[in-house]
Amino acid sequence: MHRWFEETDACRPGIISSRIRLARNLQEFRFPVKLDEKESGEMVHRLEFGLKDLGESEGKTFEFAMLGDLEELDKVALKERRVLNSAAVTKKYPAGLLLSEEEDTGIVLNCDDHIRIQLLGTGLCLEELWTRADRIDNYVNERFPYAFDDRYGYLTSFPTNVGTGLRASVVVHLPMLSQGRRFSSLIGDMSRFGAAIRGAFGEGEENFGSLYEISNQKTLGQTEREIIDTVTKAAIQLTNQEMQVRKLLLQRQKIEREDEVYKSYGVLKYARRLTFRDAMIFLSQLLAARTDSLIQTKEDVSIYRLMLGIQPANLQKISDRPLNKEELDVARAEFIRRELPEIN
Ligand SMILES: Nc1ncnc2c1ncn2[C@@H]1O[C@H](COP(=O)(O)OP(=O)(O)OP(=O)(O)O)[C@@H](O)[C@H]1O
Repeated sequence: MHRWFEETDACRPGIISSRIRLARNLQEFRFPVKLDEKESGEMVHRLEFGLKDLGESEGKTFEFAMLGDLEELDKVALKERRVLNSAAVTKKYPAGLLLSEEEDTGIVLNCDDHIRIQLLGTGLCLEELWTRADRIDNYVNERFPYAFDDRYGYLTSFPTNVGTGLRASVVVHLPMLSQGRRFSSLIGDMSRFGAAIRGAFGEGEENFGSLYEISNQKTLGQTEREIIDTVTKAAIQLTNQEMQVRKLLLQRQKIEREDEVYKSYGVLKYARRLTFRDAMIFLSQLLAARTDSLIQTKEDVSIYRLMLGIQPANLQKISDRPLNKEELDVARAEFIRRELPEIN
């Protein structure tokens, strides 16, 4: 069974993946921060039992786990693969995770909110993810009444999620645009438009790989459709601008770009040690060059999958033992050598 990020989607250049997240809380219980250990356990088990047929209804296989029963390394690896957030990794009281085997559909129980439904997919697919999230939301709500206010909408632990409780986001690849002087003013334009942008692997200079998450700033006073529309338009606008800049540069500096990417490929394919920073920079160059038809691999490969796979906890999962920094660099180079196909 393929996990969602193992699929490649080259339909729209520069758009890597989409995410829909719904925050919901039950009428019957206080918000998670107010629940004691016993109440937390009771709520999570009721949800686990009440949602046990979700897989059948969705035509998917789900597995349930109490977060407290998972190894620390597994939780961090799930965070690196975008399934859990930091709050879920460090949660002390009973909390649960219902996760599909493709890891594209997850429901986190009793972390930031009682229920967080998350759907992930490759490329630009917010509409499709929203349809599925809405269906799952109805399934849950038929069994558990939500905390809902006629005036404000869904009530959530953080005021920033009140209303629709919806966060829609798209990961885009902006290696050229993000280096330009106008990038900060572009971010300002996005914000006026209602979209926020942040590094997908870190902030500012530390965001190696030039992947950015674009998401809605507001959850209140807009319909779900409007939110999805805003984020979709922002993602298309930014990636179109990126492609224009790249096209211009390619006309002037084709040989320089080719030289750069073939060298990067050589390092990725043959290096014996790779830091996270270097690997992300070279993978980013490869991603851009493949989109621009400067290089072709013999088999299709999801470069985003490689980016997720070279993070520390995921590398340690493959090695099946704890690794220090030097060993991680060796394991990273080994992983990329193995997974990166030959070029034509
Ligand atoms: N479009 C996307 N594709 C893949 N991963 C994404 C996308 N958008 C966000 N993510 C990742 O999903 C994870 C959860 O996002 P984030 O940290 O924003 O969650 P959060 O703290 O629960 O907040 P929220 O759910 O309000 O966004 C993060 O690792 C983030 O990088």
